[in-house]
Amino acid sequence: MEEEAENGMIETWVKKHRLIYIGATRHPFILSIRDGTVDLSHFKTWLGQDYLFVRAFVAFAANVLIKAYKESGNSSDMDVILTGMAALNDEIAWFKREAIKWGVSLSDIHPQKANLKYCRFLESLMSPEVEHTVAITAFCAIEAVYQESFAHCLEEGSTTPPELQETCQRWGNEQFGQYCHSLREIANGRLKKASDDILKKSEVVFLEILEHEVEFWNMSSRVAGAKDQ
Ligand SMILES: Cc1ncc(CNC=O)c(N)n1
Repeated sequence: MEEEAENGMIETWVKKHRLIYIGATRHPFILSIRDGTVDLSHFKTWLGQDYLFVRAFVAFAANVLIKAYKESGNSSDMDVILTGMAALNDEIAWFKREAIKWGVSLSDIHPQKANLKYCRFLESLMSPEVEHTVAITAFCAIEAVYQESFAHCLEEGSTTPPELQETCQRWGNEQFGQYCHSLREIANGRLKKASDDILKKSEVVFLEILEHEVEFWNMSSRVAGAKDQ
């Protein structure tokens, strides 16, 4: 766990909703990557599903960028979001290479229920009625979950298999950590000035993201093509 002398709203919510936060960032799937016991068929399921998710996430990121442009009047916020979008561009190319490496055919993958639900949730956040503060809180939470999860697989004491280290580096590296930190500062800055109504909405969305992330990890242990409720 990081120790920073910060008391933003995001940190408050992470503490307040600690159990679900741990559920999302220390999921059994992540712990199995960290200790090398991961079932590679689960990893491949995750890879294919995450590729589909990331395509929806790019659209969401673009929407957050537009909201930043229209509402915040702060070009440095836009720069941070644009950095994230540039990383997503690399990421899509990486998914394609990684899929070939693992023999996963991306064109044959159908989104599983949890993935569809998560993507639909992102779409709902793209509505013009959703305030920028709410959207940037969601964006920050989505990125933070991957950053914290995969950074855990690179920490001292982890025994992540070499063939999975590149995946962990992708989201667990220092630079991605810095980017997540910047996103959190943007979110905290806006939340500090937000009305009670927007604060409440942002907290609900923050929790919903964590729930979707847990469901997304859970999906990795489901057999592709199996019916799920
Ligand atoms: C389900 C999920 N959540 C967060 C991320 C990380 N953001 C972009 O890559 C991701 N790839 N997938």
